[in-house]
Amino acid sequence: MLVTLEGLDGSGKTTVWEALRDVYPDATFTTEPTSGETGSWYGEAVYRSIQDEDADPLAELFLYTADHADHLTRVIEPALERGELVISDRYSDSRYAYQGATLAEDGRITRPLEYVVGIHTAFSIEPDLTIYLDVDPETAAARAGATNKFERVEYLSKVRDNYERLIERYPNRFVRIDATQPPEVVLERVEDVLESRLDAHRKG
Ligand SMILES: Nc1ncnc2c1ncn2[C@@H]1O[C@H](COP(=O)(O)OP(=O)(O)OP(=O)(O)O)[C@@H](O)[C@H]1O
Ligand SMILES: Cc1cn([C@H]2C[C@H](O)[C@@H](COP(=O)(O)O)O2)c(=O)[nH]c1=O
Repeated sequence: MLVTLEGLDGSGKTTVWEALRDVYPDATFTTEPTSGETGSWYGEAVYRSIQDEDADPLAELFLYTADHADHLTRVIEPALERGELVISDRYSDSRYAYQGATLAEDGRITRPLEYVVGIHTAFSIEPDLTIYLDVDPETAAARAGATNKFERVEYLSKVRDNYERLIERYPNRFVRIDATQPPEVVLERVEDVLESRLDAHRKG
C-alpha cells in the first residue's frame, strides 16, 4: 500500500514521517525530492534547482518529474511488489500543487495544474491514501523559516488553493488533518487514519 504525506512547507510532514518509523518499522520510508537512503543524483539536481531563484519553471518541473520516474522504478515499485507499506514524504501531488502554481505565474502553459497531472498519467502510480496536513500559509512560512523560494506566504497561498482543488478531485484518496494542532494530536490522528485504511486494505 502506498501512503503519501502532503502539505505546505512547515506543515509537519517530516515530523510525522519520522514518528511513523517507530510505528511501522518494516515499512519503506522515502521522500520526494529523493534524498538520504532512497536518494539519487536526480534528487540532488532538484535540490540545486530549489536553491536557484532564476530556475526555469518548466525545466524545474521536468527535473522533479525525472526524479519521480526514477524513484518509482528504483524504490517504490519494488517495495510494493514485495508487499510492503510505502510511506513517502511528498509525492506527485506536490508537483501538481507547487509546479501548478509556479507555472501559473510563468504564463507559458494554459491550465497548468491539469498539464502537470497529465504528464504523470502515462507512467505514475496513484497513492492508496494521501494524508494532507492542513495549515494556513502564514503558519507554514513561519514554521518553515523561509529558507527557499517556495516558503513565502503569497506563493504558498496559491499552492494551498491547488491542494484544495486536488482534494475536491480525489475525495476518496485524500484525508485532511488539521496540522495547526499540537504535534502529538496530529500524530494520533494520522495513526488512526492509517490503521483504519490498513485494516480495510488487508480485508481486500
Ligand atoms: N503540529 C505542529 N505544531 C507546531 N510545530 C510543529 C508541528 N509539526 C511540526 N512542527 C515544527 O515545524 C517545523 C517544520 O516541521 P517539519 O519539518 O516536520 O515540516 P515539513 O512539512 O516537513 O516541512 P518542509 O516541507 O519544509 O520540509 C519544525 O520546527 C517542527 O518541529
Ligand atoms: C516533491 C516536490 C517538492 N516541491 C518543493 C516543496 C518544498 O519547498 C521543496 C523541497 O521539499 P522538502 O519537503 O522541503 O524537502 O520542494 C515541489 O515544488 N515540487 C515537488 O514535486
